[in-house]
Amino acid sequence: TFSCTLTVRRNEAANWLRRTVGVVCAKNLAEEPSEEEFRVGLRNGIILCNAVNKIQPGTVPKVVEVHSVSTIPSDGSALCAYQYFENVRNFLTGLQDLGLPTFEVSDLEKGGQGVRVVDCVLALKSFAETKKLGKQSLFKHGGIVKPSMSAKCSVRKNEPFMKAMTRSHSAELLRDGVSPEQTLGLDCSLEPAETITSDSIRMLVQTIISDKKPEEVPLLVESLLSKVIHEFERRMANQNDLVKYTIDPNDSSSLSKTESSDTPQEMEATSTSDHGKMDDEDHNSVGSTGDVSAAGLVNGDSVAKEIQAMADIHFELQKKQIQDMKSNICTVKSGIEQFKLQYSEDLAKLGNHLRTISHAASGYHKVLEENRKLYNQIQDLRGNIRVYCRVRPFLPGKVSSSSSVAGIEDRTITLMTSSKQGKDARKSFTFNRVFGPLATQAEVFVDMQPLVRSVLDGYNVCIFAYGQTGSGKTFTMSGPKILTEEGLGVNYRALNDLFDIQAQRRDTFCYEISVQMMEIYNEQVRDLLHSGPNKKDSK
Ligand SMILES: Nc1ncnc2c1ncn2[C@@H]1O[C@H](COP(=O)(O)OP(=O)(O)OP(=O)(O)O)[C@@H](O)[C@H]1O
Repeated sequence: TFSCTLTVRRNEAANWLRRTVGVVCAKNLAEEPSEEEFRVGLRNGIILCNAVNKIQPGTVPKVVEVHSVSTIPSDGSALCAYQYFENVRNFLTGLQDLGLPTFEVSDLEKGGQGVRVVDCVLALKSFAETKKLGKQSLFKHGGIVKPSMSAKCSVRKNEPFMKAMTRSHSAELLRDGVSPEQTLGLDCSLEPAETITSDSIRMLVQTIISDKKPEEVPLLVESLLSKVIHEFERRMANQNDLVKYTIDPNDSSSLSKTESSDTPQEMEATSTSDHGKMDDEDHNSVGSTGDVSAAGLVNGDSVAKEIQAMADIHFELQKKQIQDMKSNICTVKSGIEQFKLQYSEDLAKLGNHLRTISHAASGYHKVLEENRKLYNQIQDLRGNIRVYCRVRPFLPGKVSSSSSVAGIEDRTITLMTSSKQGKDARKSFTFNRVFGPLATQAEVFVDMQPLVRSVLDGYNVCIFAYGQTGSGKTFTMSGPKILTEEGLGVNYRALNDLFDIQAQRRDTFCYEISVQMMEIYNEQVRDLLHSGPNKKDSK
């Protein structure tokens, strides 16, 4: 809505300029120009100067014209830019003389406030229309009147216009040689430019009342004032709407805030009371009444313009921040998208790896199972019950010639009985294996080792030693009294193997190992790991 309003106002300004200066002069200004076209079209000041001269001949004494179209570059800048600057400057000075709002020369440059130029042209248009209507029309121009009034010109809320007017420096001005007419500008008349404004307004008022009878003047002034106030209120309301929209079109809190401070009703109340008081007060100073009303109008517009300018800046800042945030969000979004893409790719790769590994693992388990079966099959084939024979060497001090062992082969041992003769004197026995006196602990264990692995494959295995006292059972199963690495018996070696295999298969299997040590002696079962005083079991 805001930009739409701006466009409508710009088009209105452009059309009026085109009508005023003629199609030939306004050839560089389109009927419905964009902001850029409007700026470029007016940049050399020719259209503006010619327009103001049409309204008020002689306002700009000398306009620098361009005769050759080809000398105008597309961006509106010319070779003699300083001359154009001169045009614009003269135009602005002329406007000041007429008491109309002006703009900065830089507003016609790129990035300038084009809206101020539009306001200025529309004010000139209103001025022209007022002038054209002359005495039949009341003061209508100045919708956006000179905005450069100083803060000291402001009329306090609820303070009657007349009072504000009489709060003047008239005494000082008279003392300084200023005429009483000049003092009618009052507070606002201290600066030269503002004096000019007051003069032009005064002129306008005087033009209106010049042919009126004295008794008609109060009525006319009243009517004039009521029109001015009405116009003032309307414009303030417009400005409020504009500001409200500019600050934040969606922010209801800011809307209500603005409404609460400057509602039309409040303004009406203020102006009505002012009006009433003015009626009660002096009517004889027609010129001053017009001036004060105009001053109030100028002042109100000035404040509204300042608010609008601040709102514009605020709005631009917010717009920039939002744009920055938008671009940041875009960056973060694309980053997240990229991350998601990367993540899904990695996940897919991981899935493939996992499938391969699980496939390999299932294959491994199959192979392992097969291997286990075959292995235990071999153990079965070798015999579920295996009997080994170990011959203890002679103990130190014993005579070796008294040995009853006649011969030892791999699986056979031959014994000789000295009390018997002939064939009965020698007897041979066959075992799974026969170990001679020189067999080491390690050699004895090698034959038993495969059975230990069968235990971990779920088979029950029992290894025990049998023989008469002193034959070497303890030596074979546990080792000598003074234990060394080489002397470790079957028990130690079997347990070591169990723990080694358990460690090898740690990633695949979890084993729980527990040990019991029992002794059966003289029909008595004893728990050898029991640490209590009574090691004997009644069983
Ligand atoms: N193969 C061997 N080599 C060397 N010394 C051995 C061997 N076998 C047994 N001995 C020794 O023979 C002795 C008797 O052995 P051991 O105590 O093992 O017999 P045992 O069968 O356990 O007797 P018991 O039934 O009375 O307990 C021990 O001093 C032991 O060191």
